[in-house]
Amino acid sequence: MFLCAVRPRQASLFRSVVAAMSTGTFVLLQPLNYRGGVRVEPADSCGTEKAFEPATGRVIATLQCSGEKEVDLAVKNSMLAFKSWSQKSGMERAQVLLEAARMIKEQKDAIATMETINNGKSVFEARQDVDTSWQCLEYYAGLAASMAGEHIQLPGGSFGYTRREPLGVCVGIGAWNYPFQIACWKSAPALACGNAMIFKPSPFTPVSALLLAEIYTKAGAPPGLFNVVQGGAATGQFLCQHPDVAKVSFTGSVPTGAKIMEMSAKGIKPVTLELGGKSPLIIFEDCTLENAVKGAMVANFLSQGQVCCNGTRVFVQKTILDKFIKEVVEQTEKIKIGDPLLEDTRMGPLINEPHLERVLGFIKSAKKQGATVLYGGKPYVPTDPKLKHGFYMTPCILTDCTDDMTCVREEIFGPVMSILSFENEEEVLERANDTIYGLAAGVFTRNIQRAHRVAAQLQVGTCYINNYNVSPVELPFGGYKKSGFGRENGRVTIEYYSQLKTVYVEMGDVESF
Ligand SMILES: NC(=O)c1ccc[n+]([C@@H]2O[C@H](COP(=O)([O-])OP(=O)(O)OC[C@H]3O[C@@H](n4cnc5c(N)ncnc54)[C@H](O)[C@@H]3O)[C@@H](O)[C@H]2O)c1
Ligand SMILES: O=CCc1c[nH]cn1
Repeated sequence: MFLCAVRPRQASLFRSVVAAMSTGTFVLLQPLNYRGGVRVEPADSCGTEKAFEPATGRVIATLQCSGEKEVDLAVKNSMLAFKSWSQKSGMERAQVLLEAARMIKEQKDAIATMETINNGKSVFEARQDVDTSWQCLEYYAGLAASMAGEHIQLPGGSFGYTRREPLGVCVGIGAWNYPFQIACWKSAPALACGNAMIFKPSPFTPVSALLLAEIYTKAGAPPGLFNVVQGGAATGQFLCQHPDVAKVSFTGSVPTGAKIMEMSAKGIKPVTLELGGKSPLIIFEDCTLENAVKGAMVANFLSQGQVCCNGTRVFVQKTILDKFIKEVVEQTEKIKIGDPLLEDTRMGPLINEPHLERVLGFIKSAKKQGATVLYGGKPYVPTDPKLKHGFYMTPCILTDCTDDMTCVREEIFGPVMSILSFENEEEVLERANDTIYGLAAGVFTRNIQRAHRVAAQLQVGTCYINNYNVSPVELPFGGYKKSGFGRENGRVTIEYYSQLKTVYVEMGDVESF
């Protein structure tokens, strides 16, 4: 068993060691909090959590959940960093972000390996996540220098101008499905705007945010600009309730999002909520079937189906239903499940055992409610003996689904595709929009007018035409309805991490009473 006890100064060793690691060998012995530019043990704790390697079911770290005192120290430390960072020019901030992006690119394999060990997604996918991570830093570096206000001429030569200013210490709270990428998608725009950030990863995936913290420090960020506190709900609450926290950006479930909003409301803090979904994917008879099938698979089986915007309600026009089903089953059978660190694996384990049980429970209830399990949906034990305690299942295709079934209404967050059929555009739009969620949707058709007409009527934050689950950092991402509000990525996110000051300049005399 390899014990990876790497000190901050040994980053290059870490890189070569982690990149060369195989499943079943990693144990983390270092402190998992990051404050003032170094890894630290928390000053106090409100319990412990275990982090697993989902591929083997092994515990790789036991983390101390940060208590109120540690959260306060992290906030004070970040406030100090904010003082100097917020005074820097956009170009100066950009230089740090660009250097951090360069280092992420350079360490891509090591970061992806770590992500795979802790999250279970295939290393093939994890590398793509790392790409959209450094791209995000580069994108906001590019915007940092061009952030500017307006000059407004007023009567009598007086004038006004606006300044786009940072908010202060922002908190980022992440989900476990894209641990490194979420940390980047939150911190890059926050830092570009001149804020400091304290990031709390999910206790299931505590590891990779530390790599980002070390990279920011090495890239020249002042100590405390990006701190990491570990913990679960209680630690998250201390962060949201801290009076010196200016904003909370949250990625996670709808019920937790509601609690975050409530806590933030008490402190009049702005929030960004990136929440769950039950997104529709509409496949018309005039689509290119091969692309639609590939799209449906990407929309359901990426990251073992643990993707917020997955298109899990697959509406297929009746005339092509049989052809579509035959093809999608054939392609799904070919997905290679197993050790996520192997190059040809495309589906790894789910995040943990309770979650696997929960997903299998949804399939059981779907059967009870009348759905047919056409393929998969069973626990899976890979042949490699070291993987026998991992959290694997076969991807599942459900047919004979109806709109009122639990598998069609609720977010499963696992590899379960529910196929529904429809007759016409008007009908499918009404059914697609009949949900509390509004994160994403997809439409496959070769009719350009229909594609845009449908996109305009879907009540969602992102609509994919003739593809699915593509997330270029230039495009804003976020939800409608209960899937949240605020956006990540794109130019607009600058507005969610800054505030506008108006300055009035009098060029004449003051008129009094
Ligand atoms: N819209 C998006 O961009 C997006 C991206 C990824 C995941 N998600 C959603 O996230 C969910 C899965 O992630 P999860 O299981 O980690 O979600 P979760 O809501 O259980 O936890 C998310 C984070 O919130 C923290 N937390 C839990 N209770 C808290 C509280 N009371 N106060 C403060 N923090 C608290 C957790 O420790 C974790 O860090 C799914 O619903 C998925 O759709 C959304
Ligand atoms: O899981 C939902 C999509 C996503 C990826 N990274 C952040 N959000």
